Amino acid sequence: MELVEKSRIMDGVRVNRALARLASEIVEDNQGVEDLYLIGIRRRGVPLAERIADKIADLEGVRPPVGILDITLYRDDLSTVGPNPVVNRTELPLTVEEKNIVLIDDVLYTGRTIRAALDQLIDFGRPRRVRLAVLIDRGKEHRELPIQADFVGKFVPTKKSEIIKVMLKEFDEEEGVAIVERPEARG
Ligand SMILES: O=P(O)(O)OC[C@H]1O[C@H](OP(=O)(O)OP(=O)(O)O)[C@H](O)[C@@H]1O
Ligand SMILES: O=c1cc[nH]c(=O)[nH]1
Repeated sequence: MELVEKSRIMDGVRVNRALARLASEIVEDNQGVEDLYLIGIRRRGVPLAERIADKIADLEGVRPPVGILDITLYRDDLSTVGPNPVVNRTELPLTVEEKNIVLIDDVLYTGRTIRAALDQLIDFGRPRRVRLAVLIDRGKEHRELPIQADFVGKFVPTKKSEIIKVMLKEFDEEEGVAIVERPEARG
């Protein structure tokens, strides 16, 4: 499917600034770094979690641990994904028990990815609490589940015909965030 870029809403500098603000908000909410545990959702949530952890280390002198969730097997549309879904590793370097978890992802849209992440997380134990940080929140009207973000890099009201494309140097040739549109949706 060919996607047409409509507008560039963040460049690399803005992404970096938004992540710096998210790091500071997370530390403020947690009142420091004690028991803080950042967990990135594959794929793009992972480098975002690593970058936020680096920024928290700059602020507080202590880098919170970073874990990784691959929610593939917890998707509610798994039966339509195909016979051999690609599953990358979930890596949780320490227990989630009694931790203040912050789930981190690039985009919040319907909320179904976060529902899957919560289900998977709870299979590993009982965190003290779980917060959600996203780089882009596409708006509550798209939500299909009662899930909201606690920390938002940028709120971007969007139409259903649009897609938010987050580009990070770990996966893409450039850094930034764009609104793209399916050609058939134009007009
Ligand atoms: O709120 P939702 O409707 O669940 O949408 C948000 C999710 O969609 C994207 O992942 P996608 O499944 O497109 O895969 P990707 O991580 O490879 O981009 C994005 O990275 C979020 O994880
Ligand atoms: O617009 C969207 C919706 C879900 N996931 C994305 O990466 N972008």
